[in-house]
Amino acid sequence: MMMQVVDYRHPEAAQQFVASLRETGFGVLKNHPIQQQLVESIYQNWQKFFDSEEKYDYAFDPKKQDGYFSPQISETAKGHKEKDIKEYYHVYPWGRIPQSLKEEILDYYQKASSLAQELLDWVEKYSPDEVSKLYHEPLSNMIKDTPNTLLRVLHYPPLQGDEQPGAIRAAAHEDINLLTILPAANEPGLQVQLNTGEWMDVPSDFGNLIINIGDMLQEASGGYFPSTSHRVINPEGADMKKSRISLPLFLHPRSEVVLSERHTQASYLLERLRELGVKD
Ligand SMILES: O=C(O)CCC(=O)C(=O)O
Ligand SMILES: [Fe+2]
Repeated sequence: MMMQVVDYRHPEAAQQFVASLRETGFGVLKNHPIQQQLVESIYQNWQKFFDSEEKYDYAFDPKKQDGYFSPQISETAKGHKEKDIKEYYHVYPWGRIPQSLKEEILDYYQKASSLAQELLDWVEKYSPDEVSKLYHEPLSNMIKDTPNTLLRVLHYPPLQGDEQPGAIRAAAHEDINLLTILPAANEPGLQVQLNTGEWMDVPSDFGNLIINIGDMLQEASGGYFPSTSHRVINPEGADMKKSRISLPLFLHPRSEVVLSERHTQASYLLERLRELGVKD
């Protein structure tokens, strides 16, 4: 099976994109409005930041969850023992951001968030009636003026050869949020699990935009849209010496948004962060 790359400018883009989300939990767009030049510049500037000591001045705040997460405290995926081989920075418009990186990263945050609103409208439009009636409010409305959407700048350092056996860049996991928007990273490695259990490479040509369903949209759609497992595998050979940078935007509804009979955004997030071991 191949994952279809949908042309954002195609007249049937919305329908094709939502069909892909339903089938695999992932949709991949080309010819989308996010400028590649902006993404590349962010990758370069944040690589320098991760290579510097400055990052230690921004150690993450356990209450607010903004700032720098070192490899020692970064996540252990649900059901896994080894920590992922990664460090990352959590960007929120209200949070701490190094001054020299601020304008550019917030520009990206705004642009990706507004594209996300459109993509949520696509999802809403092509949800069957019995699914749409489960949505407590229009999907794109759930993220309107939200302070919770998280932009994570991820750095997977070159492998040293002394990693814990079994540790990989990002162990298999599902995202917690509504929808994730991810420009193709500067190195390969992202894979999605099919319902047969097989792992498939996500088409990650530089310039593609990858979108996946998170648990909150799975919850809000009564399971119609699947939050599929994905992972980032380790590079081999000469690529082991290369860093990988990626930039997922995790769209989160406002805290009071009702996702289902069981959960609001806030109650769902708390449950999941505890499982990840990054919240008491
Ligand atoms: O780095 C990537 O390509 C994906 C990262 C990811 O899945 C995550 O941080 O949730
Ligand atoms: Fe993820």
